[in-house]
Amino acid sequence: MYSRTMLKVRTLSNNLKMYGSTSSNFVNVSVNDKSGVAIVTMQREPVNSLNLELITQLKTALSDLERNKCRGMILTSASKSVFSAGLDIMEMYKPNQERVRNFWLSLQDLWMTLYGCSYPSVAAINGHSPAGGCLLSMSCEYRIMLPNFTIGLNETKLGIIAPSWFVATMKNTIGFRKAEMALTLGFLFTTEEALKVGLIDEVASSKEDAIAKADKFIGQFAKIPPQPRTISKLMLRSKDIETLRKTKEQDLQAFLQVVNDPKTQKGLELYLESLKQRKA
Ligand SMILES: CCCC/C=C\CC(=O)SCCNC(=O)CCNC(=O)[C@H](O)C(C)(C)COP(=O)(O)OP(=O)(O)OC[C@H]1O[C@@H](n2cnc3c(N)ncnc32)[C@H](O)[C@@H]1OP(=O)(O)O
Repeated sequence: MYSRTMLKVRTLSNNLKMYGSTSSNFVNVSVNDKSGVAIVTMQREPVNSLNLELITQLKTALSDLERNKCRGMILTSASKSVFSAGLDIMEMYKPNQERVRNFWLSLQDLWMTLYGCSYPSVAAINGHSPAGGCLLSMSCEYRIMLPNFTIGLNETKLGIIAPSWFVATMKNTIGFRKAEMALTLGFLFTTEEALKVGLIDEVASSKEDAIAKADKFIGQFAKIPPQPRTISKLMLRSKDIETLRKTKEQDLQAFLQVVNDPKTQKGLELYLESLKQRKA
């Protein structure tokens, strides 16, 4: 339906001209002219790890969609096996202090934008989705995942602690008890387990099927007046957004303290090595 041959697909307005094919182009946005639904595709090879640039481009794309009053947004990945590998560990390993500060502030902004967007949002999770990838998925209103992948907040397994707003997002998605178990274990759910626990809403057989299911979910809102919809959504979500907005600086300082701790640095080094050794 979104294919360039079957339907006119246009990039979203002048605001989104930056998503042309440049080498720093990590996000592609295409809009279905008929439905007004946008597909936002992360395309930072190989694993869509969230570095400063990808985070910033995602935030800009989502804000532009808000300004352009899009009817719905589907977040997905250009990769065949990874939705997003979470935060780019290289941003946190031996970091440049100014960049790592911007990195964290941008991540906070992205989460507040996605979690609080007025349009219906769906994650079409077409690959593994650990840590920050799981956060992005959970921040959408609906999640559709392909089989044989994993999703979860695995931070404790890396020896780090998921920030309070990651925790709140998970608690709001699967409830206190299941979130407590998942977070303390750093558990990565398979697609089937994620469905059982309510971390995802549907399983799709392919990316095309996921997009079709996402369109169907968003289509339900065609008959619902947008303002009451958005107000209802924000009544549920704004408390956690406001909490972060008010404590942004504190949250940043806590992050910087952890990242600059030599023990964290050693842990990240070992984790990076283990990722590389998996290939050998
Ligand atoms: C106080 C701090 C709070 C922090 C809060 C959140 C933390 C995070 O989000 S930390 C990131 C946590 N992410 C993970 O644990 C996922 C790690 N990655 C994987 O498990 C696998 O890569 C994955 C299953 C996603 C995909 O597997 P493959 O398709 O087999 O790919 P490879 O493992 O071969 O990876 C390719 C290439 O990418 C590098 N890589 C992977 N993930 C990351 C990452 N998150 N950051 C940076 N780089 C990453 C991996 O090392 C490979 O690199 P090369 O060997 O140089 O090709």
